Amino acid sequence: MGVHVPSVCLAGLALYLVARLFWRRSVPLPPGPSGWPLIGNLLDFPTYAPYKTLGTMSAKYGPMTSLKVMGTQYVVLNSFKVTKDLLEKKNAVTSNRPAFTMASDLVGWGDSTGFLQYGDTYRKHRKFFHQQIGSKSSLEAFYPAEEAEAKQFIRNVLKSPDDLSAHARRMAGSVILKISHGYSVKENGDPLVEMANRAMRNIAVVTSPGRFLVDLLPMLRHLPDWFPGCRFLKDAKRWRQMVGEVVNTPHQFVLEHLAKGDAVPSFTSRLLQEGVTPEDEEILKWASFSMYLGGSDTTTSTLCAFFLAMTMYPEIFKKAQAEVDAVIGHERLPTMHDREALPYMNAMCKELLRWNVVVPLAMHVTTQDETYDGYLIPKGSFLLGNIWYILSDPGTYPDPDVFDPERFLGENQQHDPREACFGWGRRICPGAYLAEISIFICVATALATLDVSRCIENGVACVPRYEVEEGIIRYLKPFKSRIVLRSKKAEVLLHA
Ligand code: HEM
Repeated sequence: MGVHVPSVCLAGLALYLVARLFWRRSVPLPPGPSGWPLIGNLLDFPTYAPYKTLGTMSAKYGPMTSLKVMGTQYVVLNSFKVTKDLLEKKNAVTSNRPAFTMASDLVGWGDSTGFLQYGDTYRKHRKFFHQQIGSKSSLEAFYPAEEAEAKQFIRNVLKSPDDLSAHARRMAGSVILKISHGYSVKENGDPLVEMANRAMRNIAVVTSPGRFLVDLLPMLRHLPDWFPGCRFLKDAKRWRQMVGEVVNTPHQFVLEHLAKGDAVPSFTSRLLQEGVTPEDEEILKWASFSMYLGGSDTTTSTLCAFFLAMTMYPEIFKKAQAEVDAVIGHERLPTMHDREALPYMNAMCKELLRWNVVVPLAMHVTTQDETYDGYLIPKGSFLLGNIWYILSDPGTYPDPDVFDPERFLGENQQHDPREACFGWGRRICPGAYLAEISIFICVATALATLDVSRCIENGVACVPRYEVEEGIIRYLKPFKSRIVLRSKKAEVLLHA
C-alpha cells in the first residue's frame, strides 16, 4: 500500500501544533498579580514612575513579574541575574523593540537606532557604531575635543551658574555633534542644537504612555485627518516634516564640507569616505543622528547630578578634589590620560551612574517563545529591564539613596552599576564609552577649577534634595548650589 506523502506531512504538522499548544499551556507564565477581564493588569501598572511599583513587586513575586495589559504580555526583570540571563545570554530572541504606531510609524522616529525593529538595518546601525565609537581606542581621536568642550562647559557654568542644566546640555550636544558630524556648536542659540532639542522634546511627547489612542488602536491611523478625534494625524504630518529636517540638516552639512574638502573627520564623514551605497547612506544618516537622541539628555542629567551630589555631600567633594590636586597639581588641567591615576574620582563617576538612574527601564521585545527557570515567556512579550530597581535594591546597595563612592573602592566592592545602567545585550547603549569619557573629563575639570558648596540664605545653608521629573528619561529638578572659581590660577588654566 502506497503512503500518501502530503497527508503524512499534514498529520505531522497538526500533531506538532497540538503538542506545542499543549506544551505552551503546561508551562506557566512568571508569577504576577492577577488581572481583570479585558484590561488585565492595567490598574497595577502606574503611568507615573512605573519602575518603582514594578520593582516593589519583586518582594512578592521574585525577580521576574508577569503582567498583562490590554493584551500585551509584560515581564518585569528586577535583578542583575535575570536581566543578564535573558537580555544578554538569550539576546538572539530578546533584542526587538516595541512598535509605537505614533512615534515610529506616523512621526517617523522608527528609523532611529533606539526605535528600530531588530533586523538587517538595525544590525548595520550597530556595525557603524562598533567601528567608530565601539572601543576606548576608537574614541582616543576625540579626547582633545572632549577636553576643550569640558573647559568651555566650566567657563559657561562660571558665567551663569543658575543655567547649569542649559550649559550641561550644550556640552553634551556639542561633543556629540562634533563626533557624529564634525559640527562645531555656536556659543548662543545654535540653530542645529535648537532644532535637535525640539526633536528631543517631540520624542518625549510622542512616547508618553496613554497620550495617543492610535498606539492602542493602530487602525485609527487609516481614518482621514478631518475625522473627529483624528487631530493627531495632522500633528504627525507636521512632526514628520520636522523629523526629516533634523536628520537631513547635519548630514547635508557633512556632504557640503566633504565636497569643499574641509570636512572635520567624524562618524559620518569617515563612513561616507569609505564609500557607502545610497541605501546605506540613509541608514548612516539615522545612526549618526541617533547619537544625539541617545546621548544628549542622558549625559546632561548625569553632569547635573554631579553638581547636586557635590552640594549635598561636601565631604565627598573635598575628598575628590584632594585626589585631583595630589595627582595633577595646580599647574595644568586634568586630561583623559589621567583617568587611571584617579581611583576615587572613578568610583565617584560609577556612583553617579548608580545614584542618578537616567533611563529607568530598558524595554526589549521577544521574537520567539522562550522558557526561563521553568516559566514561559511568550513571543512578543515586552521585557522591562528595571534599571532603577536593580541599582536601588538595598540587598545589593545598602542605603541606596546615599551617594557614596566608597561602594566601589577597597576589598568588598558592590556590583558595578555599569552592568545595568547602559542596558543589556545587543541593545546595550552604543555610547557607553563616550558617555563615560564626557562625564570623567567634565567632573575632573570641575574639581580642578571650582568650589561647589551650599547656598546660604538668611544665614542658613540650603541643602538641596534629589528630585526628578519623570519620563522615559529622568531629568533632575532645578536645585540651588553655590559654584565659584577656585583660584586665579584655575581661571588662567581655563582660558589657556
Ligand atoms: C550617562 C549616559 C548614558 C546612559 C545612562 C545611557 C543609557 C542607555 C540605555 C539604558 C539604553 C537602552 C539599552 C537597552 O535597551 O538595553 C541606551 C540606548 C542607547 N543609547 Fe545610551 N546612554 C547614555 C549615553 C549615550 C550616549 C553618549 C550616546 C551616543 C552615542 C548614546 C546612544 C544610545 C543609542 C543610539 C541607544 C539605542 C541603542 C539600541 O537600541 O540599539 N547613549 N542608552
